[in-house]
Amino acid sequence: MSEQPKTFPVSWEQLHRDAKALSWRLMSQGPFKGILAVTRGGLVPAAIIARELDIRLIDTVCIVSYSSENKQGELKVLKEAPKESKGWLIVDDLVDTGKTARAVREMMPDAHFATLYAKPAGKDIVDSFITEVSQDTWIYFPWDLALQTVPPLVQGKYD
Ligand SMILES: O=P(O)(O)OC[C@H]1O[C@H](OP(=O)(O)OP(=O)(O)O)[C@H](O)[C@@H]1O
Ligand code: HPA
Ligand SMILES: [Mg+2]
Repeated sequence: MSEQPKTFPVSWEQLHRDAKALSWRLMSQGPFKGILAVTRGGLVPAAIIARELDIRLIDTVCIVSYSSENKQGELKVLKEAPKESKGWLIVDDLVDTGKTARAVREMMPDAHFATLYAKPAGKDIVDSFITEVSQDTWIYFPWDLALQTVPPLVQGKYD
């Protein structure tokens, strides 16, 4: 995960649009008893989907997988998922290698697993997603981004 030549920056508008598109898709899979958000990335998509599907029962499974340098380490489960999984919807922002999703699936075998984005190595582990990106693409979420200036494509012609 250290070398990611391609990037896929996602704006707040795009994320909202994709979470709504996922909600449309999930309507035919429900109704769901509740949403299990995989922290922290699943929290924002879970809030949008909960609003669209009118779901008020929301729980979390708290997992740390990647360091601040975008390197994957041992999975640390800080809080387990609830025991019941039938009729529940699991929401995460993305599935990459599938390590996180596999661990959550083991805790919630009968739940429907949905993510906004998926990479090839993990996409078969989830039931629903909206956009696939290549394995060598790093997705940047809006909560990790800030507006900043960028140089023009051509610079220095009139200097
Ligand atoms: O398919 P994988 O290779 O396991 O990667 C996907 C997971 O990695 C990220 O979470 P991360 O552990 O970075 O924590 P965060 O959600 O708190 O940012 C992302 O939100 C997914 O949960
Ligand atoms: O592409 C990614 N973007 C952000 N977080 C991630 N965690 C695993 N893969 C990714
Ligand atoms: Mg996460």
